[in-house]
Amino acid sequence: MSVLLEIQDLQKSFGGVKATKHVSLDVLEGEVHAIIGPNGAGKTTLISQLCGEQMPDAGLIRFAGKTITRAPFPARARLGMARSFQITSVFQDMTLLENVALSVQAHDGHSFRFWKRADSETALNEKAMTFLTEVGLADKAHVLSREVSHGEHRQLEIAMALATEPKMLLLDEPMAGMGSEESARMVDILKKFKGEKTMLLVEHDMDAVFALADRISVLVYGEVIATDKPEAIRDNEAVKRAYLGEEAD
Ligand SMILES: Nc1ncnc2c1ncn2[C@@H]1O[C@H](COP(=O)(O)OP(=O)(O)OP(=O)(O)O)[C@@H](O)[C@H]1O
Repeated sequence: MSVLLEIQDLQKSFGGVKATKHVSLDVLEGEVHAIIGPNGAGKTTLISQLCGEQMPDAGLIRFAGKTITRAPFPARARLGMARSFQITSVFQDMTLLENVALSVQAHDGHSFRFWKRADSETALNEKAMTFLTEVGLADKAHVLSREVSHGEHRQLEIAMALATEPKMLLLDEPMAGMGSEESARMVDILKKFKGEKTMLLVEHDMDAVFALADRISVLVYGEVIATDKPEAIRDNEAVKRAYLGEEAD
């Protein structure tokens, strides 16, 4: 498998706090790569640098063959990076279908330009519907976004990210705030894209991480202490000590 995202010796400090210390890791095309680590380990800071919200002090980020270390998010999106969850991007007074249709249009609006207006709307809605169906929300297509549950809202955000047909989905705590039933549903949805879509998953819910990940990187105090397959991470002594220690005891 080829490398889709390459992070080399990334560094970011806030005053005296080294939130990202010499982080290097690769995300391979087609894999689900999870990043785990205790509170304050530097997961959010790392994701922010991958999205271009924060600029690294040093190091290199390459995505889809291009150096994007200091590129703004739109440039990264054009190369095929999609981030969930930017909750602000959901219009609450629009239906789920309308929201996904907007993402489809933002991504490939030009391909609808040659159609007559009514036909192009039908084609747009049909395409949007396929993404809603993939995340199990077809029956809620005409419900307003503000009327669906928290879990369904997150499913909608996955559909909106998929509608941009990304090379990589950056999933920033997809299970946050979910009950066990909602989490299980989200795991099932994401499982469907395993092997098809490259995913970088930052998540606290270990059941979800171990159910989904092909490889896991463990971040502790701004450093990757291990990258390996889930079973090897579970057995890794340094990981047990540094992170899973309490659970392993
Ligand atoms: N803007 C900031 N200014 C100062 N310190 C910061 C800032 N952002 C993060 N930090 C510090 O950097 C370190 C890493 O924080 P970060 O939020 O990236 O960790 P995290 O792994 O995402 O934590 P959590 O799991 O709690 O979300 C922490 O010590 C945090 O206090």
